[in-house]
Amino acid sequence: MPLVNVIRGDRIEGAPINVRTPFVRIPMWLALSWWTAKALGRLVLVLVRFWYLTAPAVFFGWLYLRFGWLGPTAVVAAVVLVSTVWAFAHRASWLRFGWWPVLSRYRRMVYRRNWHAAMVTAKLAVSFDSHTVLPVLRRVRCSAGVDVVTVRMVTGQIPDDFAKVAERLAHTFGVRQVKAAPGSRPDVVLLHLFRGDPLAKLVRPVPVPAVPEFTALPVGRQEDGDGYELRLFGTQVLVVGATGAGKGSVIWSVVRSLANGVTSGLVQIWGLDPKGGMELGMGAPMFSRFACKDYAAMCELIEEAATEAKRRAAKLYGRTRQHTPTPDEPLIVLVIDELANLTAYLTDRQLKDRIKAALSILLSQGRAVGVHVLAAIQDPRKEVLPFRDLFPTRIGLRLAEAAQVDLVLGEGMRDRGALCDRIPQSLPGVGFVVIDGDPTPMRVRFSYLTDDEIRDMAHTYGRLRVIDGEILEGAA
Ligand SMILES: Nc1ncnc2c1ncn2[C@@H]1O[C@H](COP(=O)(O)OP(=O)(O)OP(=O)(O)O)[C@@H](O)[C@H]1O
Repeated sequence: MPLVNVIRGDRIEGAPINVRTPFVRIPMWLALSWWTAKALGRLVLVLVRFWYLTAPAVFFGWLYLRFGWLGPTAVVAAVVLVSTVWAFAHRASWLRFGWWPVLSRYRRMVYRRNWHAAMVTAKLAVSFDSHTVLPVLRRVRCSAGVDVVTVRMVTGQIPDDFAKVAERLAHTFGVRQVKAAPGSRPDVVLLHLFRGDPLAKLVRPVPVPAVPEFTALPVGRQEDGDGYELRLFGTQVLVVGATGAGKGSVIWSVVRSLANGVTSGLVQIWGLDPKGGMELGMGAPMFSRFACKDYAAMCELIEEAATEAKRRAAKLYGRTRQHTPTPDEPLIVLVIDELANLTAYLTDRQLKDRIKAALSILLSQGRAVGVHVLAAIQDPRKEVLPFRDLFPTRIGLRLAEAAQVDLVLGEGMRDRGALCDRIPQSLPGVGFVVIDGDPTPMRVRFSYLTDDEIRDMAHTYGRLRVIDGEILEGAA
């Protein structure tokens, strides 16, 4: 048996009612003095502990006694006036140093009140040495729409324990979603409690960047309010979503972010729309090459891209590990809407095998040599898309089943908060992505371009194009 038991966390003592006190006869005056001293001691403790309430109360009490109602009223009016002027004069510093700290302290009290019950019902309270030990609520930091709660875990707990019960915690604390992320120290977990939803409103497209930044294409908004930037360099991108989930908005947001590159010749976008041009046809001039009716033409496009990837790889062999796009050797992006039509539903077996062979070469060799694929698909199963794992970047929009989430985003991502199957139909364009260096998935919404905006973009930035083998020029 160990000499001393050591465990982190708040120990919950047994209820005092269970303690059998010895029966001692004492005089009444002694008992009364003891109770009075104890009550006074407790009062002082409470006054000191809740100084942020008691200090203003004492101050206002003194003002009232000294000046009557005028005293407290004048101070409150002065505080409100200074605060309002500050808020209007410099909102950022008012929020940072005034509003958020006050709100954080208030919310900490609210969370503390429910903490014990929340930890026990979420099974995060640990029973140790016949005592209950709770994770310690350390700090609360509020910002627009999200409260970050710093929690010191009980010995033996890991952030995933909190991630697994995130939904339960969200309901307990009455917030929209809870995400658990590792903190700055191994014994700390950060709980992000999301209140409002910055993604509830439609996201307008940002202005077209003058020169596309291939490592950070602005394509939407993150749920923490920041812009979401997609990395294209060195990767291949797969977008998975049920019908009507907004796969089109991902495609058009990416195309828009590359538009100036199309005009300058630094980027070539090749469009493949096996659904007969319904989705991509509107912006056809954005595509240097475009195929929408003839499957053989689509196959040839993919084979041509694969050949180009192999040629560039051979040329760059031993010289560099990442190709730099130039107008002579531009970045090629193959945009494929509904990839399953080419890899699973195509009846011509020979053509299907040729497409699969070219695609697997393209996906494995293209990303380092500036030949990229942005493909959309509804069904992420291996039978439909055998080379799903060759797409390092995967975006999960609304999905039909919970089981599909981990197929798309990776093992354990649904437990960590990627609830793609719970995205309502009323929020098309919303999805989850895994951002470099962050083990928890990020909820994002892609910007939405109307049909007219797509046509305008094509008119402004589009160039010479080859459509199903025919060479055409001009606007859509
Ligand atoms: N980012 C977005 N913001 C707001 N509304 C959107 C967004 N994306 C799509 N929508 C709306 O949802 C509808 C369906 O979108 P979209 O056609 O892109 O879905 P999809 O996933 O491509 O569906 P399908 O597979 O059936 O083609 C659009 O007509 C549009 O009204």
